[in-house]
Amino acid sequence: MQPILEVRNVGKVYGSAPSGVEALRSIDLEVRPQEFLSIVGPSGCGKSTLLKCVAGLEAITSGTIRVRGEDISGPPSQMGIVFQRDLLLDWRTILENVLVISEFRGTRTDELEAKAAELLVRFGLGDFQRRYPWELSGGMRQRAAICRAILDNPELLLMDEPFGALDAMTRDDLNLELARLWQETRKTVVFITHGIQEAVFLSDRVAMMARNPGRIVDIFEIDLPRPRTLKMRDSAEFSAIVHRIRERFADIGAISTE
Ligand SMILES: Nc1ncnc2c1ncn2[C@@H]1O[C@H](COP(=O)(O)OP(=O)(O)OP(=O)(O)O)[C@@H](O)[C@H]1O
Repeated sequence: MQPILEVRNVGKVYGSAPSGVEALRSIDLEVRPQEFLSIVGPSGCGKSTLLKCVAGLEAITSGTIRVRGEDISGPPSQMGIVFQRDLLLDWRTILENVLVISEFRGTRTDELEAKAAELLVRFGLGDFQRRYPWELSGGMRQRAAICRAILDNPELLLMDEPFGALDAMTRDDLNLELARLWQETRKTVVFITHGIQEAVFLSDRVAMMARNPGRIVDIFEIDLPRPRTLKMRDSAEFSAIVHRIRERFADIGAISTE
């Protein structure tokens, strides 16, 4: 099966010698259709840079990035993106925020508006469509940002630490909702996180990065059954995978296991 995303020998240097920062070196990664792939790594290892390069928001210095076999040049329309900050516009209602990208793209229709309203209901925001972002909690805002990203039914959903700023309970809720969404839609997702548990819970594979320079050092297959439940996190299988990834981070000196 052709990968939906192919990253080949990608390097990224910010600035130029002698003060340039080598953010990525020789990154090779394939993401299969309908796969949920997470990228974990310590702060500064280039996770966000890699995602921005894939999204066409940063130019790469070397290598190639292809989506469905085609080189990317600028933000492709078949991708949805969710960032850590929800980036909702304070002067638009939640429904209007969800529709904003389709408005920019000129694809807004009554049908799409009905779909946006449905999505908001599905994400527990049915009663908040006409409210403004500042009237919602952080978790609700991030749900709205996810609705905005998936409204146009993108083939590839890129998520850069979307739940990083949320409290632990809200984060659990959103992990579960995202796992359910994936189960229903089988969208291809590339998900960036600092959280090993979160990555294991959500993913089919977890790519592990190290820094200086930013590179992929390992990829773990997560063969836990689906659908995933929060209770699974207490199982011996789940703990064993988390432990393996932690040990590997300790091997490369990224964390201490003391
Ligand atoms: N616009 C930029 N200009 C110069 N250097 C940058 C820029 N953006 C990132 N960097 C550098 O590139 C490296 C990788 O940064 P990046 O933000 O991609 O890492 P990260 O793994 O996403 O970090 P975090 O988990 O803390 O968000 C770091 O050394 C960072 O300082």
